[in-house]
Amino acid sequence: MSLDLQGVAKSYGDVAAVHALDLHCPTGQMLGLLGPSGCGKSTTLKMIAGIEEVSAGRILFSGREVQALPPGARNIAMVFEDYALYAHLSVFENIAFPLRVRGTPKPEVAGKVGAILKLLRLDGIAGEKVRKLSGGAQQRVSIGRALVRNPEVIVFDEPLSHLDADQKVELRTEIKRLQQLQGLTSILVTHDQTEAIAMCDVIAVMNAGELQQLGSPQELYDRPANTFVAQFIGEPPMNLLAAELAPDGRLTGPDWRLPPAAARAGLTGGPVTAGLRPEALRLLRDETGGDGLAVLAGRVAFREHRGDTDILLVALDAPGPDGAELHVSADVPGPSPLRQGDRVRLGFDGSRLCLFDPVTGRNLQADAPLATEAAA
Ligand SMILES: Nc1ncnc2c1ncn2[C@@H]1O[C@H](COP(=O)(O)OP(=O)(O)OP(=O)(O)O)[C@@H](O)[C@H]1O
Repeated sequence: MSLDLQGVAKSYGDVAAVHALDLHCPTGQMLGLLGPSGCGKSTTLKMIAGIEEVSAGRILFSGREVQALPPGARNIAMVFEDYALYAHLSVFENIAFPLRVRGTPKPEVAGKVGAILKLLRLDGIAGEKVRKLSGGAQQRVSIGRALVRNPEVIVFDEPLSHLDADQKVELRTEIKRLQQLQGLTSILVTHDQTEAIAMCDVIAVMNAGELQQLGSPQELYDRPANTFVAQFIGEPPMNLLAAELAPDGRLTGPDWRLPPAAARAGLTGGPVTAGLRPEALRLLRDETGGDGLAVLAGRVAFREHRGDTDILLVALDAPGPDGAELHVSADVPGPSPLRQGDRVRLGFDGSRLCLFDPVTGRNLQADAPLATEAAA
């Protein structure tokens, strides 16, 4: 079943929690609602589930309007961050619960719950009381309880929030496996960009009740619609540098320059914000800097080991427009011998550069090909 939101809005008195929101999730895909606390994710989710009424707009399940229907008539199942299980009941009884409430005949309950237990690999612990289980196992039970109703849409509301790091990774793989295996149209609500990128086919990034961008994880990473998305997706976030764009595509920063490029020609010249992913910066070992590379010089302020790479936080020699010290993050092959205070030179070319309007933050090259397409 496909899901569409058309101009969906919600106000609580004077508070506009969600502004005219347009979303599309194709059948069998997982849509992520991603954004910081208070951006309107939960409100959007509640309107889709029918727990909150919309103030305006339409919600469509496979083209059928549902915004006026009560939750029970929408056939949506929800998985909550706190599992919401009956602790004194067994795994079997928790999963069977929605069927029992509907008065489903016993043999049918046994068959359906049995299949779900097998699917979730819970058949070995069907008789255990859920309070004795780990957080990850409890969340699998609540997923089972959601699936047993054969819902048209399944909603995961911060499902991994209360889990340890290793259980998080395990369950996120498990949810993705089930979602693909069952072809479930799903919505994942999360504030964690790593989670959304790992699990979702399409992500809606929200801020202050407004949709910032709807796209695949790759699109959001390579071609962020604005500086908010650029800095929300990716860790460390994209570096943003003030620069001046000439009409021929030449780009100039405080102490760096890039030659004209076709990709930048045609844009209106003037002040811009240049966005650079940390892995697009290369450590230069000698005095090179020709061959079309721009060079940022500075000192290592902090180094973080990440196994096969090091993240360097570099304080640049050239100050920012207001005279304040500027920092960039660089993701370089590790382990590097560099220490705090060491001088470094970082080079970059224009191939992975994003350009943003310095006032509105909007991407000036929204139609540019993805980095992966350009490389192909
Ligand atoms: N029942 C309510 N009454 C008044 N304001 C509300 C209500 N529910 C949410 N809001 C407001 O609407 C905005 C969006 O809240 P919402 O809970 O949807 O954000 P969120 O992205 O889910 O945040 P979180 O991750 O913290 O739950 C916030 O400003 C919030 O204070």
